Amino acid sequence: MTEQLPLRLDGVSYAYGSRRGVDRIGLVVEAGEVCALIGHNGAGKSTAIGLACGRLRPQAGSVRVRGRDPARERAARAVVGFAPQEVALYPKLTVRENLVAFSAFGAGDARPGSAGVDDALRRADAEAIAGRRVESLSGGEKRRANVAAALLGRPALLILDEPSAGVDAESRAVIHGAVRSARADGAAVLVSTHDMDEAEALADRVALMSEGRILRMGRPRDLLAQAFGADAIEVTAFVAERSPDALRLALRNAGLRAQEDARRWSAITQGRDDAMRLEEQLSRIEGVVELRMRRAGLAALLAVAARDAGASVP
Ligand SMILES: Nc1ncnc2c1ncn2[C@@H]1O[C@H](COP(=O)(O)OP(=O)(O)OP(=O)(O)O)[C@@H](O)[C@H]1O
Repeated sequence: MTEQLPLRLDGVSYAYGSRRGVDRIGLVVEAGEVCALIGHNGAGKSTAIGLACGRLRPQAGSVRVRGRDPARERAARAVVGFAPQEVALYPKLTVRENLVAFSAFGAGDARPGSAGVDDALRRADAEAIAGRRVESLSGGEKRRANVAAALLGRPALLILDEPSAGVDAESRAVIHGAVRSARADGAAVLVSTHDMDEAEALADRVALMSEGRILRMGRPRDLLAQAFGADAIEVTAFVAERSPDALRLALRNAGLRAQEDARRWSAITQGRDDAMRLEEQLSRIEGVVELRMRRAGLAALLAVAARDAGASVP
């Protein structure tokens, strides 16, 4: 059965000269599931995606799409629908003309003709923009057209690199709908995102990446429960731009750690009572401009996992 797996990566490494892209990663995506690669900028998500769809050739390890090497075998690439991070469409052609051209090139399972094109347009809710030139579209519309191209021929393996980066809520919902319907049809979906809310909303499994490695992999709910317990709440304090040392010390003493640009500090608490107590304590610290409480999610997990692995957390 292994041979029929839509996607399997074993011990795959890829470096750009001396710079690590991915380092000995292993990953399986099964039919009817969405797997999300998550991680900060530079974690290796796009490199993993490039390897999975055969754009990059592994320098070690193996990549198999239904048992075949997508970097060498056209038959493997033919079952892959791929939407790269940058919009890859002809700007002077309409959306429909782009899709017709791609299906003539044999995109997806090579189902040329208008039925396949109409189906892809419908799934990406792009019918209304089908007659417009790509160069005239908004960013969100271009993304939808990009995703429509990947959906051509209903590929068995759909690979989307940051599909909804920078798009409005409506286009994002459409793209998520297209991913879910591909999954319902039995496609395997690999999607990369640095948006943890997107990953939680969409993914059956996530692979959490940092510095070219997969640090954790599993169902979001399981990973979160393992790391933090079932009722964990993240308390976040936002502080003024130039925070005095006394403020930093007070936050550290309260058990918070700096996140991102050091204006955001957060701690994981075990349940609502602990969270409320911490919030009360923080509200008395001068210089804290805003406080937030939310269920501890993948963003918190990524920070913890990267820190445990000794990676530099931004
Ligand atoms: N063409 C390239 N040449 C040199 N280094 C590269 C190239 N592409 C990626 N890298 C490096 O490889 C590492 C992984 O990059 P990659 O683009 O795979 O990460 P990512 O998780 O997709 O990041 P982002 O979210 O910013 O797209 C980074 O250190 C990056 O600088």
